[in-house]
Amino acid sequence: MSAGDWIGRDLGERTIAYSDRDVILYALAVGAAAHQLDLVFEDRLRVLPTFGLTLAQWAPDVMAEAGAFGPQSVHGSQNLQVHAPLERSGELRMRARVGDVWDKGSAAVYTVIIECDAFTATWGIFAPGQGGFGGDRGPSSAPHELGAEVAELPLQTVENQAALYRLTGDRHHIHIDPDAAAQIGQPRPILQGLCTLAAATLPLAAHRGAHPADLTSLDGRFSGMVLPGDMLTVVADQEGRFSVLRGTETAISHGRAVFS
Ligand SMILES: C/C=C/C(=O)SCCNC(=O)CCNC(=O)[C@H](O)C(C)(C)COP(=O)(O)OP(=O)(O)OC[C@H]1O[C@@H](n2cnc3c(N)ncnc32)[C@H](O)[C@@H]1OP(=O)(O)O
Repeated sequence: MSAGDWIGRDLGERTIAYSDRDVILYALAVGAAAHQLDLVFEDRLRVLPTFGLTLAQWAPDVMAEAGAFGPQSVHGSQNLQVHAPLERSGELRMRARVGDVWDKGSAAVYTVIIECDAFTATWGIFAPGQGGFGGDRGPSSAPHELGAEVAELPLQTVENQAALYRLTGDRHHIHIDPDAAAQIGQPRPILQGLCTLAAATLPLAAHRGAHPADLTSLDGRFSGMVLPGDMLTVVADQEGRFSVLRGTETAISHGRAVFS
């Protein structure tokens, strides 16, 4: 089956239940501090909208289990459009489908779209070696030109962050098993792209004078690996565009975060 055969496929529906414990664990895993009581204390809890992405992880996993992606495939990009706040606990009924599959020649880029009342989320999965199936190349977008006035926001990741974040739903072995990390050429287990992206929304919200739970729209392209413990810098402009840097290398490009 070629990558192009996945275009438009229905991935079905799933209802996932969650508790306030899941919401708090998620907030801690993406870097919320103990004093941010409305992210970590059930009596005041507000839900980070990116928590919905952990609930939607089943959809790209369904494709992976069906053998759609090769072992070198990585999470390439993420979009999240928030429609309504998530409840502190409850269940979410989601429907998923494959959108476009772009043919980049040496790679395929799959888009996986998950919809529910609370959000629409679109995964981009970059699959080396699966291009060349005669499909459309798709859009080619250069990284954002940030505006003239930029802020440099420190983002410290911690050594056990990938191990903690995986308990929120992403149990891929490259985030915990040194042998699996070595197979993709990494010196040790890597941080989940969605963990880095969600972590960036905390300093971005602070910079905008917003609450992180008031995120309405998020975009990012995973351009380079992050290792747990890395010191990162979020470079953000006044329009919500941002990049995440790891030293001189870009970890997330094409970033945009909008808060209400
Ligand atoms: C299961 C869970 C896994 C994870 O969570 S892994 C952690 C998060 N992910 C990562 O850390 C990935 C880090 N990024 C990378 O390693 C690389 O970055 C990529 C392998 C994704 C791509 O690098 P390269 O092979 O050098 O691609 P190119 O030559 O820059 O671009 C080839 C074409 O592909 C498009 N493209 C590149 N990156 C992405 C992307 N991330 N999402 C969608 N499209 C992408 C470009 O635009 C271009 O296409 P055009 O020539 O038509 O312009």
